[in-house]
This record gives sequence, C-alpha cells and structure tokens, in this order.
Amino acid sequence: MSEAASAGTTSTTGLSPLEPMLRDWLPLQRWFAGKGRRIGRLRMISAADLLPPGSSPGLVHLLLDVDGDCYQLLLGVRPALPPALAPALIGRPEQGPYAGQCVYEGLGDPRLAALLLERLRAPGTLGPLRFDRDPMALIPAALTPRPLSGEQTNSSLIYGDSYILKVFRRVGPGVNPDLELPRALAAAGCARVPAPVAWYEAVLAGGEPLTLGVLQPYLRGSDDGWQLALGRLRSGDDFTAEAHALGRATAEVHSALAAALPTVALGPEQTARLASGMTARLAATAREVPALRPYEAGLRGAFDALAASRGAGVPAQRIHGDLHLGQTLRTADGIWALIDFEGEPARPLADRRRPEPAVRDIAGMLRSFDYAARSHRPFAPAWADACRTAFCEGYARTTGRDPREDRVLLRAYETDKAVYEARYESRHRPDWLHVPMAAIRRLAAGSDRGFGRAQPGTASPGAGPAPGEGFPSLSPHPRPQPPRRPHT
Ligand SMILES: Nc1ncnc2c1ncn2[C@@H]1O[C@H](COP(=O)(O)OP(=O)(O)O)[C@@H](O)[C@H]1O
Ligand SMILES: O=P(O)(O)O[C@H]1O[C@H](CO)[C@@H](O[C@H]2O[C@H](CO)[C@@H](O)[C@H](O)[C@H]2O)[C@H](O)[C@H]1O
Repeated sequence: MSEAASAGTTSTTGLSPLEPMLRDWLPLQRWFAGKGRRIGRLRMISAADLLPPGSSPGLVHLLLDVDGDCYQLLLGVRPALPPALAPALIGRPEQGPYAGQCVYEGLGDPRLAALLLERLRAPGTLGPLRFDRDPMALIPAALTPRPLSGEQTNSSLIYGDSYILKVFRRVGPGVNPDLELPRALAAAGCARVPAPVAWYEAVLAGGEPLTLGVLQPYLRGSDDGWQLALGRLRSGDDFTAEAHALGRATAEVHSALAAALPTVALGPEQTARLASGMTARLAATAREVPALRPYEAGLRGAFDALAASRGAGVPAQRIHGDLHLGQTLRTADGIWALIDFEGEPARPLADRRRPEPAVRDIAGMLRSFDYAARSHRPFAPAWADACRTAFCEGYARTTGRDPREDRVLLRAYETDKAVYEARYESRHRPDWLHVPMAAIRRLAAGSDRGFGRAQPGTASPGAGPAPGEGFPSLSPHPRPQPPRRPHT
C-alpha cells in the first residue's frame, strides 16, 4: 500500500486555530457565495488528512458549514512556502497541530494536485471521502497538473491536457447534476458531453453522499462558445451557423436526457407554482438589487401570464439548468459540446434536480446572445437577433418543435433568467449589471424580443436600426446608450 493510501483517518484537527484566518480568507474567494457580509457561524463538518499527519507537504480536506452553506476546502500545510505558492497562503496558525506552519490553498500546489489524481485513479475510501471511477476508463498516472485560470464558480485542475477535475466548492447532500447528467448521457450514448471518468464524494452519517469532484476528459484545443462569439463580433462576422449548430446540439442533449431520465407533464397547478417561484425570486432579487425595483411590477407580468396560461401537460424533464455560451465548447473537430450541468449554483440542489421545461435552457442561450451583443461596441442587436433565430431553428430542426411556439413560457423563462443575472452580476461582477438591466428594461416594458433573419451575412454588428430592442414601435423606452465594455 502506498504512503498516500495508508493515510486518511478522520483528522482530529479542531477548527479553532484556523478559524480567524478562514474568516478573512473565505469571503475573498470567487466561489464563496456569501460575499459582502460577515461570516456568522463557522463550523467544521468533517476533516480528513489525505496524507499521514506530519507529511510535508500535508493535505487536509475540510467540509465547513459557513452560515448554513457547506464548503469544500483542500488545504496544504508546509513549514515554508516556495515563492510560486506565496499567493496561496491563508495564514500561519499560532496553535494546534499546524502551529507555525503555512496553511494554504492546496489546489495550486502541483504535488498536492498530483496526489488528488492518484486518489481518483485508485477507488476506495479515506475517512469520510469515497473515491470512485468508471472501471472501463484508463487514467494514466503522473499527468502534470495545472490549475485552470479564469473566473469560475468552482475550482478546476487540468492534468496533462488530457483530463479536467472540477472540485465543487459549495456542496450539498445528493448527487450533483454535473455528475449525474453527464453519466446518464454517456450511458445513453450521447457524445455531446464529456463523460465522467472518476469522481469523489463525502459520505456523512445519516445523509445522502455529497458530490465533491468530477474528473472528465479535457477537450484540448476546443474553443469556448462565448469567446468565439465575441471574436466574431469584433471582426464583424456572422455567428448564425454556429448558433444553428448549437441549437441542434442542445436539442440532442435534451432528447437524450428525456429518454434517459424521468419526465413529467406539469399540470395547471404546477405551472402556477412555477410562476409563483419566479415571482418570489423577482421579489427577493428586487430587495437585494435596488436597480431592479422600478421594473418589478412590469416584469411580474410575464409570470402572471404564465400562471394565467393554465398550461396543462407542459412537458418537463432534466435539463442543463444554466445554459449559456460559456458552457459550450467547439472541439478541434468542429463538434459542439455542452459542459457544466451543475445548474444555477445559487439554487438549492433539490431544485436543480427537479424536471423543468426544456425552454429554460433555450431562454438561457437566447439571453447569452444578447449578452455577447451588448458587450460589443456599438451594441449589435441585429447580430443577437439573427443568432437567436438560428438557434431556435437549429433546435426545431432536431426536435420538430420550434421553442418560439411556447411564447408565454419562453418569455417567462427569459425574464426569470434576466432577473437571476441581475442578482448574479450585482454579487459577482457589478460592472456587468448594466447587461441584464438593459434586458430587464425591455422585458418590463412588455416588448417581445425580435428574432432576426438567420441567413449568414445578414446581421453584421452594429448594422441598421434596432430590431433587437424588440418590436421597436411597441417599446416606450429610448434606445439605451452603448454599455461600458465589460472585461472579458
Ligand atoms: N471537458 C472540458 N474540456 C475543456 N475545457 C473544459 C472542460 N470542462 C470545462 N472546461 C473549461 O473550464 C471552464 C470552467 O468549467 P465549468 O464547468 O464551467 O466550471 P464552473 O462550474 O466552475 O464555472 C469552462 O469555461 C471551460 O473553459
Ligand atoms: O459559473 P457558471 O458558468 O456556472 O455560471 C455563472 O457565471 C456566468 C458568467 O461567467 C453567468 O453567465 C452570464 O454571463 C455570461 C457571460 O460571461 C453570459 O454568456 C450568460 O448568458 C450570462 O448568464 C451565469 O449566469 C452564472 O450562473
């Protein structure tokens, strides 16, 4: 048995010596949801040494209850940090088993990242942690790790440009859809999603396991749909062929999910409940984001219309749940893949695992074309409208049903998404708040979003009048000023 495999008894480390430094460090992390407020309750749920105590470096796995949310931390411990790891320092506790040592964010340490891969290659348990893998997958040893840079909800490591490990930060009981759905899709033979090859969970007394991390093939040389779209906008190029292909890819994934996992038909009461959930989220967001308040009544109209539609038999199924251009990758072979099936990170896990109308994902993508167009100077409404049309046409081509036919549902979901985005941006990227706010003004005024022509070449950025502001004659609002360009 290797040294690493013999470790793993639940650590006796108390939280108290680390607590003051964690209180300072946690709110600064991109993945920490409780930003902007002081941490109240901080409690240790579990702790496990992934290396025998006294190893240098040491690796400590923690699950912390922070004001009711559970967070996963992987902490490194060394007597001193090499310069490359200096930015990872969390602090030097004065007492406890790590007294005088450097406690740091462990994922940035290649030695510790390599150890995590070894754990995933060899299934088994380690204190509260359970490591599992697809028995058919051959995961090579000693792949060089590097942390993924860039903005993320979680933290990811890339191994040898062959695999990517996502370490979930805010976790909860129950299988994470980002493991559940790609596994179901892989089993169903759907090649649009990288199939998980290994994963790890926490098994705590008296509850369902918590998914902590998923390893999947890294699509080397792929282009992120968001960056591709921005590149096209910058060079004045059309994106409708890609939008159409994305519509087809989304439809294929939806069809495979509907075939592989339970579906339900929402009756009038459930549709009304859906609408009241959206209304409640709007009210909560308006309390948090003052800029939204003047539009609250107008936005509510979309949800009232959904409730009044008394929709009976609305098909609901497992969906992506947070689909946008940044969740799409065009592989080196030109195939579109979808990633990150976690759903909206802020929603409770049980909600994210509930079947919902597939239109929710479509609304997410339609919003994303708007985001891309608004991040371009000047705002490129015709470009966005053409992409929206192409996406719906691609979707319809595969499923036989054009999502625009579900007008009330689509409008409600687009409104709900824009509200979610307002909260997301105000919490994480206040400089971007103007992007969803532009959509919110339009949606609150009751204007439907136009769908432009999808033929390539008809929609150059910034061209012509503004069909993108909906059916312009219906909009009582002047055209918004070009936004400040968000950093990408
Ligand atoms: N299988 C993959 N192949 C290549 N790149 C990937 C893969 N999975 C994720 N990525 C890259 O990592 C980024 C973050 O992944 P994502 O699943 O969205 O994480 P998070 O939930 O933390 O936001 C993506 O935007 C993409 O650039
Ligand atoms: O971190 P995730 O990718 O899971 O998703 C969150 O962050 C996204 C931003 O990184 C956010 O997406 C919003 O901004 C995108 C441009 O950066 C845009 O394409 C999306 O349409 C827009 O919703 C997403 O909402 C959030 O959950």
